[in-house]
Amino acid sequence: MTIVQRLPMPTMRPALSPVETRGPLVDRFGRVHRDLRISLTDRCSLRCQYCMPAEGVPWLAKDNILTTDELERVARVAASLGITEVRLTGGEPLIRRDVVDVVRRMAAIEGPDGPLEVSMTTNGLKLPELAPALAEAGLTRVNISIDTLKPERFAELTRRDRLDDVLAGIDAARAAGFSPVKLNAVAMRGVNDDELVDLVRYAVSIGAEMRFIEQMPLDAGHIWSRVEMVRGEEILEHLAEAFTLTPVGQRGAAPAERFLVDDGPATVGVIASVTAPFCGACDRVRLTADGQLRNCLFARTEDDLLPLLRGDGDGNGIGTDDDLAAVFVRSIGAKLAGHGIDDEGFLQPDRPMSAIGG
Ligand SMILES: Nc1nc2c(ncn2[C@@H]2O[C@H](COP(=O)(O)OP(=O)(O)OP(=O)(O)O)[C@@H](O)[C@H]2O)c(=O)[nH]1
Ligand SMILES: C[S@@+](CC[C@H](N)C(=O)[O-])C[C@H]1O[C@@H](n2cnc3c(N)ncnc32)[C@H](O)[C@@H]1O
Ligand code: SF4
Ligand code: SF4
Repeated sequence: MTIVQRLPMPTMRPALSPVETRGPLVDRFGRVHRDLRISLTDRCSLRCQYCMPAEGVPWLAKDNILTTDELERVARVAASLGITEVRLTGGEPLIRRDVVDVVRRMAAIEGPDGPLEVSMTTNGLKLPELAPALAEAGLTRVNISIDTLKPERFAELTRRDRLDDVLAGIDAARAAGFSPVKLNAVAMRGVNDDELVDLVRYAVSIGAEMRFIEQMPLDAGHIWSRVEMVRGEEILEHLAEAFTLTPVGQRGAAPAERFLVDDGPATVGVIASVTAPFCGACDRVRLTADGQLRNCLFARTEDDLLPLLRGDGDGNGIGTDDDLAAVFVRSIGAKLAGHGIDDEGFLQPDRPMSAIGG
């Protein structure tokens, strides 16, 4: 069971503190945290096999989902602690009804280097409807998941017959001016590992960056297998049969190792979270849709912000911004060096990817 660290209930009323600098979020290993990944919902319009089971998903309690005011408050405190970028994810972030308002409010928050940069990872289904409004609200870039270009395969893999809608979403993202547009595919043996080259060709043809992701043990259905997973090395071997790949340096804290495709300018990325973890440069902290702060994708403990945000429901016991900041500092202070997938006794987090925020 996930150990939730509940805080003693503070007794102060909220102090509407102005944005102030509280200093950077540095962990015991010297990693400075600049990226807050916020899950807007655990719900989704697809049921990708590597992420969610077909049925019986234990949804988060609706009453516990953070309101937009609460999200804004937490992001403002995070910005005062050195966070410069907010990534909206889920579940599927675009099924949150007020997603455009969330983007607008996040993009208006002043961070240490100016307004927060707001990006999103999405399955793209609602982009034809929402892309222009999201761009106008301040969203700068999107990563869209597309694991296959074959409609039947897509329907089997995601359990929904919606490939055309994803393709329309990608077109809408480009038309709205998001830049760059990155495409994510989880490489799966016997499912889409014969399509990697085609996916790159499609991405190159539309000026997007294709990225292949190693499957991680975070699925609610527990189908992950170390033996079956397609390793980053294998992905590169497949691609090298069709393209000349030249490493692009300067990876920084990014999960993707990038390569020029032939002579460029197109690039392809490989996110080898399992076989070549990038934890040494990690700059990420996560907020779940129900207000739990997680210092790692694979964390087995969380810090509950809800008591500080809501008090007892009658306005008593709500924490100050300093109280919220103290939880961030404590969470990052307790962060482990890495995810430990290779350690004996590794335990998958109790929350599935869709409820953590991928
Ligand atoms: N292990 C690990 N995987 C991550 C982390 N952040 C994102 N990923 C995975 O990387 C894949 C792509 O995620 P995205 O949401 O597109 O994020 P990103 O690749 O960091 O995005 P960019 O900032 O555009 O490079 C997904 O499978 C994520 O679960 C992380 O901190 N640790
Ligand atoms: C959890 S999803 C949430 C955002 C959105 N619904 C989407 O699919 O892009 C974020 C990313 O995590 C990836 N993902 C989900 N489950 C994964 C797993 N078990 N291993 C690796 N990546 C995974 C998805 O492919 C997607 O690119
Ligand atoms: S990967 Fe994204 S689109 Fe697929 S089920 Fe998970 S949350 Fe939904
Ligand atoms: S697994 Fe944890 S420590 Fe490693 S990069 Fe991801 S969030 Fe950071």
